[in-house]
Amino acid sequence: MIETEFYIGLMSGTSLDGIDAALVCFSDGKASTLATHYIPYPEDVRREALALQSSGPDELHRTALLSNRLMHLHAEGVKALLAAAQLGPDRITAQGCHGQTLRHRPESGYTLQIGNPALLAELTGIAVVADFRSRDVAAGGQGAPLVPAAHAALFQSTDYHRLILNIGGIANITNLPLQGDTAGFDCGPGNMLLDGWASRHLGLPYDANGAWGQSGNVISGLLEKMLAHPFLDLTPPKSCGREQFGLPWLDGILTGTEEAADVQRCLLELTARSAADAVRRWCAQPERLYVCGGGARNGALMTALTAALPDIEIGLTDQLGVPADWVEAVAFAWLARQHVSGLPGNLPKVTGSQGPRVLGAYYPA
Ligand SMILES: Nc1ncnc2c1ncn2[C@@H]1O[C@H](COP(=O)(O)OP(=O)(O)OP(=O)(O)O)[C@@H](O)[C@H]1O
Ligand SMILES: CC(=O)N[C@H]1[C@@H]2OC[C@@H](O2)[C@@H](O)[C@@H]1O[C@H](C)C(=O)O
Repeated sequence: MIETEFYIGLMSGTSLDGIDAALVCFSDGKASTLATHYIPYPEDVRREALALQSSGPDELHRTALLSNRLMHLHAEGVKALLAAAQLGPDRITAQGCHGQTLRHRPESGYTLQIGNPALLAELTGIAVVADFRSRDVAAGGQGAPLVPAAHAALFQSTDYHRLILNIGGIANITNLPLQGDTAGFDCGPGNMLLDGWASRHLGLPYDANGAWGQSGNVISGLLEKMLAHPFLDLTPPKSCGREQFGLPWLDGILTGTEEAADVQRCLLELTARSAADAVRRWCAQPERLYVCGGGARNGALMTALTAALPDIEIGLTDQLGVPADWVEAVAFAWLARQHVSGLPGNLPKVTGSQGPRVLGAYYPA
């Protein structure tokens, strides 16, 4: 008999744009996405999540309040999925909730994704698996990236060597060679710096299609300084966040005389070239690269990436059956299923942990 199970994945990433929610059916080991829904963060939530990325007054109380607010937004997403798929909450085995990263400091022994899974279980009537990263960090790993294991389960090919490049706030690569182990690592900035600079100068959450950045000119000295960021030279396993690629780092390398559009152009090049350099250094010779994450919608960034990797065929994960915007949410449904099945969710070679671990904590319905 073919066993069919339904899981939900909820991802709120480092871009601080909102929550991606996906309802996934696992049947005979194969995943198919039944419904998707996006809940954008209201402006005050986004501002508070950004403010709490660094120390400030009364931050414990504010973090707890924000956690609860986030769970109400997540529950809206879950309700929309159930309505779209016409399923009751009792049909869903569990939901995997990533939570909002406020700090990522594996070198200090912790990574912090906030949320209140107990409240989410109450609001939705569905079991929650949350706090996926801490166990990997406790086992000596980076706690990130976690999606390479899901990419391997969803996208591994027996015909040709594939890479998956997720361009979220931070960019990460999964290497799926024909022979040998799946590899993966954070390769540098994704949209985080592009968004931060666009928000400061245009007052917009992002530079749509990269049009503003493309109107600027590359300042070669500045681009060189950007590409000299020490994180880019580290050998994997490695992971990064706003700590490495936030606006304070950018402000530290600017002279203050640059045109804002030229800086944005350099950030576009930095994002594309740092990913391309990582592919060349650490991924042998892949035949095809599939992009996912919000960066896939940035035409100027995709053009810069194509120019930086002329000998690799570049496409979107849509071609592999999962639309670029939903891969991470689907991955967290997969990770929840791994937990419920008592199976590891991490790849020790990717995160650097001492061994495979069952990830996350379970809150019953
Ligand atoms: N039309 C567009 N033009 C340019 N950029 C876009 C467009 N649409 C989305 N983006 C970018 O995608 C981002 C959202 O991407 P995504 O949802 O993958 O981020 P995330 O979930 O925070 O990722 P991660 O967890 O991997 O850091 C936006 O903040 C923006 O930078
Ligand atoms: C600490 C944290 O939230 N890291 C995110 C971030 O966004 C992309 C990259 O940096 C990756 O390491 C990770 O997210 C994805 C979902 C992951 O764990 O694979």
